[in-house]
Amino acid sequence: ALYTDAADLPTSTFDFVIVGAGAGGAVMAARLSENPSTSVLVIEAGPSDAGLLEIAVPFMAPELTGPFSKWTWNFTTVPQAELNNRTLAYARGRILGGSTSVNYMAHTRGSDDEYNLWAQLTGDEGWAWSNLEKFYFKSARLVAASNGRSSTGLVNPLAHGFGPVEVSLPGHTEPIDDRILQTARTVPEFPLAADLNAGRNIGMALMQSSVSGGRRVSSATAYLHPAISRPNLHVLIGNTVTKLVQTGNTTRGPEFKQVEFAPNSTAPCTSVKATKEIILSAGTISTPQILMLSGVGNATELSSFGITPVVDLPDVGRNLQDQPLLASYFRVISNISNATYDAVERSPELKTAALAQWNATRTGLFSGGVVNGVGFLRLPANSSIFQNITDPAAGPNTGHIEMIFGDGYNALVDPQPATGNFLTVQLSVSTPTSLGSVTLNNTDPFTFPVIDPNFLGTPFDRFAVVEVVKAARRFVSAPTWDGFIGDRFGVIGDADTDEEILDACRKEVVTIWHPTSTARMAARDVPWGVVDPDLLVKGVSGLRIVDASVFPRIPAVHPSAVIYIMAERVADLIQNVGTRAVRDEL
Ligand SMILES: Cc1cc2nc3c(=O)[nH]c(=O)nc-3n(C[C@H](O)[C@H](O)[C@H](O)COP(=O)(O)OP(=O)(O)OC[C@H]3O[C@@H](n4cnc5c(N)ncnc54)[C@H](O)[C@@H]3O)c2cc1C
Repeated sequence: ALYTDAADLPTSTFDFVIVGAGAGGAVMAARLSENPSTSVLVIEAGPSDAGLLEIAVPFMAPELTGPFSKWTWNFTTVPQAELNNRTLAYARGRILGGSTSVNYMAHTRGSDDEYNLWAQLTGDEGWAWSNLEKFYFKSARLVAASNGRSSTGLVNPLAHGFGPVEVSLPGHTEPIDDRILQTARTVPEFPLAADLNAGRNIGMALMQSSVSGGRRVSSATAYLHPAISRPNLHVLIGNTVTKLVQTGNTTRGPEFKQVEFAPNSTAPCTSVKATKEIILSAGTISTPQILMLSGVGNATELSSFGITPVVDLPDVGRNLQDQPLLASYFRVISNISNATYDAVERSPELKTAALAQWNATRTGLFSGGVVNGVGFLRLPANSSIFQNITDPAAGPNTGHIEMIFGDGYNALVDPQPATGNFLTVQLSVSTPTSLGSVTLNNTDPFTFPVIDPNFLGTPFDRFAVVEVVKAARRFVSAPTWDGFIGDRFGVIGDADTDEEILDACRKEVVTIWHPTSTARMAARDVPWGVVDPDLLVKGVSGLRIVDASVFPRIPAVHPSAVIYIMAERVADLIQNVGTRAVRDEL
């Protein structure tokens, strides 16, 4: 059942208490409560997503993360040294479904390489793709696009499973779709991918998105709502977890089985207990904040805030990784009416009409996201950067850079011009090597932490961001685009030399919204890392983390599908009492 007031909860003791109902938390809640004799409480700071039109309509995604959004934690970064000291908006979802309720719905599970590297880094073969594929199949399935578009030759049906996250090709056909595919069929540098979700994450494709029947599919719609009527699943919304409390000592270390939370900063805290585990799924920014407020983190730093350290884990809040994103624009000279959606973006009347069509039939422009095409590419092996730097990609089937195509002006930094039609190619470095951090501002759980993604902090990231700008220019200079694309536009468009392009990138880079790794997983027997390969917090009993913070390194894709796979595996481990720590305690 869904609760808004802790006083209405039937008990204060549950088998599992899950903090956060985002990508990781919703999977854990749904899977663990499949056993009717297991009681599960989820505590979510935000409201319910049920019935919210702007959450459900895919095309409205960019409107969900503005500075005054009701559905997000409106975090900001510290001034970014390599971005001319700009401070960036850094929102995360604060609603059932977490960031999957406000994200752009790209569904990319990444190359097999990513997971095989996890297995290598953690010494646990359970993370190798050969052992994970069944959990990918358990998490997601392919459904028809809402416009009935043929998927022949664009996806490999055998690479998809039968899980609750429904994934489809773009439900609205854009004039650029065929041009993207035709370029890929004719220019060897940009090959057409058989299916980016089939293990090799290189090449051009139409975007596979978590959209079904023209509606957003989130971890809330796929996992949480279908389970919420179970008598053993309790979901408390509108309550912020402030602290985890030590409840004892075990051979593994201090035991944390109590959670404190409050509806706001002035209300008194309530406590609940977990008999089996607390599962922290508050996301890459909030998970380390909660750990540190609970005495788990760098002991010296915690002491400087007057927090008594319980476990010294210096990696808490370290190793923050994220992918830089920027928009490169090209003028569209086509005289096809509706060649782009710029007119709709400018016109309240056209938007109302598109929304009315969506309401009536779940079709049209609003039934798809703002981008239709995507490509992941490798930097050439003989790139000068590799003379000094080891290739950061997880393996040969992993792209270094990404291009995402929007059939109109996607305003990331500079607003949409008053007139004109545009193609936006959003560009990203998929394998960034910059490391940032999340640290405490103070000991108030309602104060946002200090967030430093350190964008473009390394020579590799600065090299790759320039290369992806040039790759996009080569892509749209293929003959396929003749008569459609005019000149380059905007801050990136004005730059010619590599130096000018890098300078322009410093002005234009924002986040792609993929922070990871602030509580990274590592092998059991090494002194670094925050969780072990079963995602149990090192040196602590009763506490597991299941969210993007545990990734040993950022996957070179959009991460929500990766979190679903990871959470499915860990839920299976728990259900089958397969984890070493639980076995040890039995
Ligand atoms: C604007 C945007 C666009 C994105 N686009 C894509 C995309 O196209 N494709 C893709 O794969 N990924 C995308 N992502 C990233 C993806 O959505 C996230 O990586 C993923 O949702 C992270 O899952 P998580 O479980 O780590 O955390 P989240 O999904 O963020 O969930 C964390 C939950 O914990 C709750 N919480 C936090 N602190 C507390 C507390 N103290 N007490 C109680 N509850 C708390 C939050 O409110 C939230 O509901 C995007 C993200 C954003 C923000």
